[in-house]
Amino acid sequence: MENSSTLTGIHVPLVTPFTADGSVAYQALEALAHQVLDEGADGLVALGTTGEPATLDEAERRAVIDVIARVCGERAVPLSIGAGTNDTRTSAAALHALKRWPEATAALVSVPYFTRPSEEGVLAHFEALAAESHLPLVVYNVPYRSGQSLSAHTLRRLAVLPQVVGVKHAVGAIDAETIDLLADLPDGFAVLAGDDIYLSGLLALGGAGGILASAHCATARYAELATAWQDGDLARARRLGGALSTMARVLFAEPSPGVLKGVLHAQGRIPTPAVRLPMLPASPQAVEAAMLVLGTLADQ
Ligand SMILES: O=C(O)C1=N[C@H](C(=O)O)C[C@H](O)C1
Repeated sequence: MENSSTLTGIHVPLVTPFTADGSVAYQALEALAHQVLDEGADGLVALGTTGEPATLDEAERRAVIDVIARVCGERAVPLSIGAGTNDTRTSAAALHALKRWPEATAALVSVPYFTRPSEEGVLAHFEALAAESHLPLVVYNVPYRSGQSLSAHTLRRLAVLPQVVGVKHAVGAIDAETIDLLADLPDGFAVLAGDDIYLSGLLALGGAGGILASAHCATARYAELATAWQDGDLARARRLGGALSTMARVLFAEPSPGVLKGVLHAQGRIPTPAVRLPMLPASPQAVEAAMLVLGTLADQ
Protein backbone atom coordinates (compact mmCIF):
# COMPACT_ATOMS: atom_id res chain seq x y z
CA MET A 1 0.00 0.00 0.00
CA GLU A 2 1.09 3.60 -0.62
CA ASN A 3 1.93 5.65 2.39
CA SER A 4 2.18 9.32 3.22
CA SER A 5 5.61 9.55 1.54
CA THR A 6 3.83 10.29 -1.75
CA LEU A 7 2.05 13.14 -0.01
CA THR A 8 4.89 15.55 0.51
CA GLY A 9 5.50 18.80 -1.32
CA ILE A 10 3.33 20.72 -3.71
CA HIS A 11 0.33 19.05 -5.36
CA VAL A 12 -1.63 20.97 -7.97
CA PRO A 13 -5.41 20.41 -8.16
CA LEU A 14 -5.87 21.13 -11.85
CA VAL A 15 -8.58 23.43 -13.16
CA THR A 16 -10.87 22.06 -15.85
CA PRO A 17 -10.38 24.37 -18.84
CA PHE A 18 -13.31 24.96 -21.18
CA THR A 19 -13.36 25.79 -24.89
CA ALA A 20 -15.38 28.65 -26.42
CA ASP A 21 -18.30 26.24 -27.05
CA GLY A 22 -18.32 25.24 -23.36
CA SER A 23 -16.88 21.75 -23.70
CA VAL A 24 -13.83 20.54 -21.77
CA ALA A 25 -10.52 21.59 -23.34
CA TYR A 26 -8.68 18.31 -22.83
CA GLN A 27 -5.53 19.33 -24.74
CA ALA A 28 -5.13 22.44 -22.63
CA LEU A 29 -5.63 20.31 -19.50
CA GLU A 30 -2.87 17.96 -20.57
CA ALA A 31 -0.54 20.86 -21.37
CA LEU A 32 -1.24 22.45 -17.95
CA ALA A 33 -0.48 19.17 -16.21
CA HIS A 34 2.92 18.96 -17.92
CA GLN A 35 3.68 22.64 -17.29
CA VAL A 36 3.21 22.50 -13.53
CA LEU A 37 5.26 19.31 -13.30
CA ASP A 38 8.01 20.88 -15.43
CA GLU A 39 7.99 23.79 -12.96
CA GLY A 40 8.52 21.55 -9.94
CA ALA A 41 5.12 20.34 -8.69
CA ASP A 42 5.42 17.03 -6.82
CA GLY A 43 2.04 15.62 -7.77
CA LEU A 44 -1.34 16.29 -9.35
CA VAL A 45 -4.90 16.15 -8.09
CA ALA A 46 -7.80 15.33 -10.41
CA LEU A 47 -11.26 16.59 -9.51
CA GLY A 48 -10.33 18.70 -6.52
CA THR A 49 -12.67 21.61 -5.79
CA THR A 50 -10.64 23.65 -8.27
CA GLY A 51 -11.55 21.22 -11.09
CA GLU A 52 -15.27 22.11 -10.69
CA PRO A 53 -16.26 18.41 -10.52
CA ALA A 54 -19.84 19.18 -9.49
CA THR A 55 -20.46 20.80 -12.87
CA LEU A 56 -18.99 17.97 -14.96
CA ASP A 57 -21.07 15.04 -16.15
CA GLU A 58 -19.93 11.48 -15.58
CA ALA A 59 -18.29 11.14 -19.02
CA GLU A 60 -16.41 14.42 -18.57
CA ARG A 61 -15.22 13.45 -15.09
CA ARG A 62 -13.86 10.18 -16.44
CA ALA A 63 -12.18 11.86 -19.40
CA VAL A 64 -10.58 14.49 -17.12
CA ILE A 65 -9.18 11.76 -14.89
CA ASP A 66 -7.99 9.83 -17.98
CA VAL A 67 -5.94 12.84 -19.12
CA ILE A 68 -4.40 13.55 -15.72
CA ALA A 69 -3.76 9.87 -14.99
CA ARG A 70 -1.96 9.49 -18.32
CA VAL A 71 0.34 12.41 -17.49
CA CYS A 72 1.00 11.11 -13.96
CA GLY A 73 1.82 7.69 -15.41
CA GLU A 74 4.19 9.15 -17.98
CA ARG A 75 5.90 11.37 -15.43
CA ALA A 76 5.82 8.83 -12.56
CA VAL A 77 4.33 11.29 -10.06
CA PRO A 78 1.59 10.81 -7.45
CA LEU A 79 -2.03 11.22 -8.49
CA SER A 80 -4.79 11.93 -5.99
CA ILE A 81 -8.38 11.81 -7.20
CA GLY A 82 -11.28 13.62 -5.56
CA ALA A 83 -14.09 11.18 -4.77
CA GLY A 84 -16.92 10.71 -2.35
CA THR A 85 -20.18 12.30 -1.36
CA ASN A 86 -22.02 12.92 1.90
CA ASP A 87 -23.37 9.37 1.80
CA THR A 88 -21.19 6.47 2.92
CA ARG A 89 -22.53 3.86 0.49
CA THR A 90 -22.18 6.01 -2.62
CA SER A 91 -18.74 7.15 -1.44
CA ALA A 92 -17.65 3.51 -1.16
CA ALA A 93 -18.94 2.88 -4.70
CA ALA A 94 -17.11 5.98 -5.98
CA LEU A 95 -13.87 4.75 -4.42
CA HIS A 96 -14.39 1.32 -5.95
CA ALA A 97 -14.82 2.96 -9.38
CA LEU A 98 -11.33 4.46 -9.07
CA LYS A 99 -9.87 0.98 -9.75
CA ARG A 100 -10.15 2.00 -13.38
CA TRP A 101 -7.04 4.23 -12.87
CA PRO A 102 -4.08 2.18 -11.62
CA GLU A 103 -1.99 5.38 -11.69
CA ALA A 104 -3.96 6.75 -8.71
CA THR A 105 -1.96 6.85 -5.48
CA ALA A 106 -4.63 8.29 -3.17
CA ALA A 107 -8.27 9.35 -3.02
CA LEU A 108 -9.19 12.75 -1.62
CA VAL A 109 -12.43 12.28 0.31
CA SER A 110 -14.38 15.12 1.87
CA VAL A 111 -15.81 15.05 5.36
CA PRO A 112 -19.54 14.43 4.71
CA TYR A 113 -21.08 17.79 3.92
CA PHE A 114 -24.46 19.42 4.54
CA THR A 115 -25.97 16.67 6.69
CA ARG A 116 -23.62 17.43 9.61
CA PRO A 117 -23.18 14.06 11.32
CA SER A 118 -21.47 14.01 14.73
CA GLU A 119 -17.69 13.62 14.85
CA GLU A 120 -18.35 9.97 15.78
CA GLY A 121 -20.43 9.72 12.61
CA VAL A 122 -17.57 11.17 10.54
CA LEU A 123 -15.23 8.63 12.11
CA ALA A 124 -17.66 5.80 11.32
CA HIS A 125 -17.93 7.07 7.71
CA PHE A 126 -14.16 6.91 7.23
CA GLU A 127 -13.88 3.58 9.06
CA ALA A 128 -16.37 2.13 6.58
CA LEU A 129 -14.55 3.67 3.59
CA ALA A 130 -11.14 2.57 4.88
CA ALA A 131 -12.43 -0.98 5.09
CA GLU A 132 -13.61 -0.87 1.46
CA SER A 133 -11.01 1.25 -0.30
CA HIS A 134 -8.11 -0.17 -2.32
CA LEU A 135 -6.56 3.33 -2.29
CA PRO A 136 -5.04 5.27 0.61
CA LEU A 137 -7.41 8.00 1.74
CA VAL A 138 -6.73 11.67 2.33
CA VAL A 139 -9.43 13.25 4.47
CA TYR A 140 -10.53 16.60 3.08
CA ASN A 141 -11.20 18.65 6.21
CA VAL A 142 -12.91 21.84 5.13
CA PRO A 143 -15.48 22.97 7.72
CA TYR A 144 -16.43 26.16 5.85
CA ARG A 145 -17.62 23.98 2.97
CA SER A 146 -18.77 20.83 4.78
CA GLY A 147 -20.42 22.50 7.78
CA GLN A 148 -18.60 20.04 10.05
CA SER A 149 -15.60 20.85 12.27
CA LEU A 150 -13.24 18.15 13.48
CA SER A 151 -11.14 18.35 16.64
CA ALA A 152 -7.46 17.39 16.71
CA HIS A 153 -8.55 14.40 18.80
CA THR A 154 -10.90 13.18 16.04
CA LEU A 155 -8.28 13.80 13.35
CA ARG A 156 -5.83 11.67 15.34
CA ARG A 157 -8.41 8.90 15.60
CA LEU A 158 -8.86 9.08 11.81
CA ALA A 159 -5.09 9.00 11.38
CA VAL A 160 -4.75 5.65 13.11
CA LEU A 161 -6.99 3.98 10.51
CA PRO A 162 -4.40 2.15 8.39
CA GLN A 163 -5.88 3.33 5.08
CA VAL A 164 -6.00 6.99 6.10
CA VAL A 165 -2.63 8.55 5.18
CA GLY A 166 -3.26 12.25 5.50
CA VAL A 167 -5.53 15.22 5.73
CA LYS A 168 -6.01 18.12 3.39
CA HIS A 169 -6.43 20.69 6.10
CA ALA A 170 -8.45 23.75 5.14
CA VAL A 171 -10.02 25.21 8.25
CA GLY A 172 -9.68 28.87 7.26
CA ALA A 173 -7.01 29.62 9.87
CA ILE A 174 -4.11 28.22 11.79
CA ASP A 175 -6.27 27.61 14.81
CA ALA A 176 -5.75 25.94 18.18
CA GLU A 177 -6.84 22.50 16.86
CA THR A 178 -4.30 22.75 14.02
CA ILE A 179 -1.49 23.60 16.41
CA ASP A 180 -2.58 20.77 18.72
CA LEU A 181 -2.68 18.28 15.81
CA LEU A 182 0.73 19.21 14.45
CA ALA A 183 2.32 19.15 17.90
CA ASP A 184 1.76 15.41 18.10
CA LEU A 185 1.23 13.81 14.72
CA PRO A 186 0.64 10.10 14.40
CA ASP A 187 3.46 8.37 12.46
CA GLY A 188 3.03 8.33 8.71
CA PHE A 189 0.19 10.86 8.71
CA ALA A 190 0.63 13.84 6.38
CA VAL A 191 -0.96 17.22 7.00
CA LEU A 192 -1.33 19.06 3.70
CA ALA A 193 -2.33 22.69 3.50
CA GLY A 194 -5.63 23.14 1.70
CA ASP A 195 -5.87 26.87 2.38
CA ASP A 196 -3.34 28.51 0.10
CA ILE A 197 -2.93 31.57 2.31
CA TYR A 198 -1.79 29.48 5.28
CA LEU A 199 0.65 27.21 3.45
CA SER A 200 3.81 28.76 4.84
CA GLY A 201 2.56 28.73 8.44
CA LEU A 202 1.48 25.12 8.14
CA LEU A 203 4.85 24.06 6.70
CA ALA A 204 6.58 25.90 9.55
CA LEU A 205 4.56 23.83 12.04
CA GLY A 206 5.51 20.55 10.35
CA GLY A 207 2.97 20.20 7.53
CA ALA A 208 4.12 17.89 4.73
CA GLY A 209 3.06 20.11 1.82
CA GLY A 210 -0.08 21.40 0.21
CA ILE A 211 -2.85 20.89 -2.33
CA LEU A 212 -3.01 24.39 -3.72
CA ALA A 213 -4.88 25.89 -6.64
CA SER A 214 -2.55 28.91 -6.53
CA ALA A 215 0.38 26.66 -7.39
CA HIS A 216 -0.74 26.66 -11.04
CA CYS A 217 1.06 30.03 -10.93
CA ALA A 218 4.61 30.50 -9.68
CA THR A 219 4.85 26.72 -9.25
CA ALA A 220 8.63 26.83 -8.94
CA ARG A 221 8.34 29.37 -6.12
CA TYR A 222 5.96 27.06 -4.25
CA ALA A 223 8.41 24.19 -4.64
CA GLU A 224 11.19 26.47 -3.41
CA LEU A 225 9.12 27.44 -0.36
CA ALA A 226 8.57 23.79 0.63
CA THR A 227 12.32 23.14 0.26
CA ALA A 228 13.24 26.27 2.24
CA TRP A 229 11.17 25.16 5.25
CA GLN A 230 12.54 21.62 4.95
CA ASP A 231 16.13 22.86 4.84
CA GLY A 232 15.63 25.31 7.68
CA ASP A 233 16.33 28.34 5.49
CA LEU A 234 14.12 30.48 7.69
CA ALA A 235 14.77 33.89 6.21
CA ARG A 236 14.05 32.66 2.68
CA ALA A 237 11.01 30.68 3.79
CA ARG A 238 9.47 33.61 5.66
CA ARG A 239 9.93 36.09 2.83
CA LEU A 240 8.76 33.76 0.07
CA GLY A 241 5.89 32.50 2.25
CA GLY A 242 4.65 36.06 2.70
CA ALA A 243 4.84 36.82 -1.02
CA LEU A 244 3.00 33.62 -1.98
CA SER A 245 0.35 34.26 0.65
CA THR A 246 -0.28 37.69 -0.91
CA MET A 247 -0.61 36.04 -4.31
CA ALA A 248 -3.04 33.43 -2.93
CA ARG A 249 -5.11 36.21 -1.40
CA VAL A 250 -5.63 37.92 -4.77
CA LEU A 251 -6.28 34.61 -6.56
CA PHE A 252 -9.02 33.89 -4.01
CA ALA A 253 -10.43 37.44 -3.97
CA GLU A 254 -13.54 36.06 -5.73
CA PRO A 255 -14.97 32.51 -5.63
CA SER A 256 -12.32 30.09 -6.87
CA PRO A 257 -11.35 29.16 -9.57
CA GLY A 258 -12.67 32.29 -11.35
CA VAL A 259 -9.65 34.56 -10.82
CA LEU A 260 -7.20 31.70 -11.35
CA LYS A 261 -8.82 30.82 -14.67
CA GLY A 262 -8.76 34.50 -15.66
CA VAL A 263 -5.02 34.58 -14.96
CA LEU A 264 -4.32 31.30 -16.78
CA HIS A 265 -6.27 32.61 -19.77
CA ALA A 266 -4.38 35.93 -19.71
CA GLN A 267 -1.16 33.92 -19.70
CA GLY A 268 -2.36 32.01 -22.77
CA ARG A 269 -2.39 28.69 -20.93
CA ILE A 270 -6.12 27.90 -21.26
CA PRO A 271 -8.42 28.79 -24.16
CA THR A 272 -11.08 30.68 -22.16
CA PRO A 273 -11.49 31.92 -18.57
CA ALA A 274 -14.91 30.22 -18.46
CA VAL A 275 -16.33 28.58 -15.36
CA ARG A 276 -19.66 26.76 -15.27
CA LEU A 277 -22.71 28.04 -13.41
CA PRO A 278 -23.34 28.67 -10.59
CA MET A 279 -19.79 30.01 -10.64
CA LEU A 280 -19.32 33.29 -12.48
CA PRO A 281 -16.22 34.49 -14.30
CA ALA A 282 -13.95 36.77 -12.29
CA SER A 283 -14.14 40.52 -12.71
CA PRO A 284 -11.46 42.06 -14.97
CA GLN A 285 -10.24 44.09 -11.96
CA ALA A 286 -9.61 40.95 -9.90
CA VAL A 287 -7.69 39.31 -12.74
CA GLU A 288 -5.65 42.45 -13.30
CA ALA A 289 -4.80 42.71 -9.59
CA ALA A 290 -3.67 39.07 -9.57
CA MET A 291 -1.52 39.58 -12.67
CA LEU A 292 0.16 42.55 -11.00
CA VAL A 293 0.99 40.58 -7.85
CA LEU A 294 2.20 37.66 -9.92
CA GLY A 295 4.58 40.03 -11.73
CA THR A 296 6.20 41.01 -8.41
CA LEU A 297 7.12 37.39 -7.59
CA ALA A 298 9.97 37.50 -10.05
CA ASP A 299 11.79 39.82 -7.58
CA GLN A 300 11.41 37.48 -4.61
O1 LIG B 1 -8.87 21.91 -5.50
C1 LIG B 1 -8.99 21.81 -4.29
O2 LIG B 1 -9.49 20.78 -3.78
C2 LIG B 1 -8.66 22.94 -3.45
N1 LIG B 1 -9.44 23.23 -2.47
C3 LIG B 1 -9.34 24.35 -1.62
C4 LIG B 1 -10.74 24.87 -1.53
O3 LIG B 1 -11.56 24.16 -0.99
O4 LIG B 1 -11.05 25.95 -2.02
C5 LIG B 1 -8.37 25.37 -2.12
C6 LIG B 1 -7.17 24.75 -2.70
O5 LIG B 1 -6.37 25.74 -3.26
C7 LIG B 1 -7.49 23.76 -3.75
